[in-house]
Amino acid sequence: MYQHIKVPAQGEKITINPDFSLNVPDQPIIPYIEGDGTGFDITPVMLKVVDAAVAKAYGGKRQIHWMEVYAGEKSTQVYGPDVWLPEETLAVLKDYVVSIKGPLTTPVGGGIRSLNVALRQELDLYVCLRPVQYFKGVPSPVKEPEKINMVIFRENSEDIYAGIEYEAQSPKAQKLIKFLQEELGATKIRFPATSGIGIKPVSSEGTERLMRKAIQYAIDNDKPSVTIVHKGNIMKYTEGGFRDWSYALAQREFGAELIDGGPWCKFKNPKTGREIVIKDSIADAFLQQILLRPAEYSVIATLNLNGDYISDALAAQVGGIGIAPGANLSDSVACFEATHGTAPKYAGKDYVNPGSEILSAEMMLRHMGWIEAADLIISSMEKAIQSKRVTYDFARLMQGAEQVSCSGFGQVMIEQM
Ligand SMILES: NC(=O)C1=CN([C@@H]2O[C@H](COP(=O)(O)OP(=O)(O)OC[C@H]3O[C@@H](n4cnc5c(N)ncnc54)[C@H](OP(=O)(O)O)[C@@H]3O)[C@@H](O)[C@H]2O)C=CC1
Ligand SMILES: O=C(O)CCC(=O)C(=O)O
Ligand SMILES: [Mg+2]
Repeated sequence: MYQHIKVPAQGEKITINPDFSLNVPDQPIIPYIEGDGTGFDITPVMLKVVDAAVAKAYGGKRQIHWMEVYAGEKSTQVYGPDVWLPEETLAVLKDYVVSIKGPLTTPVGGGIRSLNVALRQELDLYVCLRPVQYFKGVPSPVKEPEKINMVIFRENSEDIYAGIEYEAQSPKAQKLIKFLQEELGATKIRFPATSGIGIKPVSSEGTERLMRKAIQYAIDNDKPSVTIVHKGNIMKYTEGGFRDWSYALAQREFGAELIDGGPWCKFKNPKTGREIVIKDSIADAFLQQILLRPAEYSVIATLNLNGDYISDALAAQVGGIGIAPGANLSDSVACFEATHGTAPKYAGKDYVNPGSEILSAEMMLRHMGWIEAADLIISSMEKAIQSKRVTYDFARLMQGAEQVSCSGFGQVMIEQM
C-alpha cells in the first residue's frame, strides 16, 4: 500500500469521533519519525521506555505497535536524494491521528526550509503546546525553579514561519521593495539595494483559534491566568492585532469583563468558579519577568517566533532543553516532539538526555487516555533524577552525580518503574 512504510502486522488505527474525541484501541499503531542528529540516539530510548511503561501499567493488555515513517536525512536515504518529507509520511501522520517525531535539521541561510515547520503547516497543527514544569532535584540556574509552572500555547501556523522571504538583491526582493516604496509609500527601508525582505502574516482567525485553545486549557486545568505575549507596540497590526483579537475573543466567547477599564479582563471558570484573568505582556518585559516573578504567569498565549524563543528560555530555567517536551496539535491530529533540535555535535554518541522526547511521549500517552502509563513515566523520571544517575547536562551541574549515557538514562528510568 505504501512505497516504503511497513504497516505492522498487528494493531489498529486510532480514530476520531465527530466531537474530536479519540477511539484508542488497546493495540494502537503509532507512527514515529526517528529524526536527524541525536534523534538517532533518543528515539530508540523513548520507544523502549514507553514500551516498558505500557507493559508495566497494563500487564500486556495494551501494547503500542510502532510504525516508522520517514522525514529528513533518513528519508533521503530511503526515498532518494531530494525527498525530505514524502507525501506518504504526511498521509500516515494524518490518517493515524497520533504520532511522535524526533528533531529534524534545518540549515541556516540557504538550503531546504524547515521540515518541522512544513509538517506543522501541512497538517495544520496550529497549536504548539509546551508545558514547562520543574522536576525536584534537577539542577537549575535560578534560585526558586519550583515557582515555574507555565504552559506555552505557541501559534504554530503563521507569523514569519510562513517562509515568505526573499534574498537580498534577488529580482523578487527588488520587485517587492520597489512595490513597497512606490505603491505603498514605504520610506523607511534603510538600505533598499541590499536588503533581504520577509513578510509576517498574522490573522484574526489564526489568533482566535489559538487563544480559544489556551483559554479552554485554563478552564479545564483550573489555571489562574492566560497571558498574551506580543510585541504589539512595534508591530502594531500583526503582534498588536494578536493582542487585540485575543482580548476580544476572551470577552466575546468566554464572557470576560474588563478590569479597571481594561485591557486586562477576567471571568469565572465555569467548572470551578475560580477567577481566570486574561492579561498581556510585551515580549521583552515578559522575558525578564519570567526570571524575576515567574509565579505570576501560568498559561501563555503567543505568536510563533515569540513562542520559539520563550520555550527555550523557560526550559533553561527548569534545567535545560534536555527535559522540555511538546505537542503540535490540530483539532484532530497530534504530533508530539521535543522542544530541542538535533544537537549535531552529539549525534550518534549515545550521550544526550532523552528526557524531552520521553516526556513528549508521556504527553502523548495522556492525550490517548493512557494515564497509568503516563504517570509511570513521570514517577520514574522523578526517581531517576533523584537517584542522581543522569546524562551529562544534569551531571555537570549536580553535586555527586553519576553521569550515564542516553540509553543508560532510559535504563535507569525502566529500573525505577
Ligand atoms: N523541532 C525540531 O526538530 C527542532 C529542530 N531544530 C534544528 O536542530 C538543529 C540544531 O539546532 P541548535 O540551535 O543547535 O539547537 P539544539 O536544540 O539542537 O541544541 C542546542 C543545545 O541544547 C542542548 N541540547 C539539545 N538537545 C539536548 C538534549 N537532548 N539533551 C541535553 N541537551 C540538549 C545542547 O547544549 P550544550 O551544548 O550546552 O550541551 C545543545 O548544544 C538546527 O538545524 C535546528 O534548525 C532546532 C529546534 C527544534
Ligand atoms: O524547525 C526548526 O529547525 C526549528 C524549530 C524550532 O526551533 C522550534 O520549533 O522550536
Ligand atoms: Mg525552537
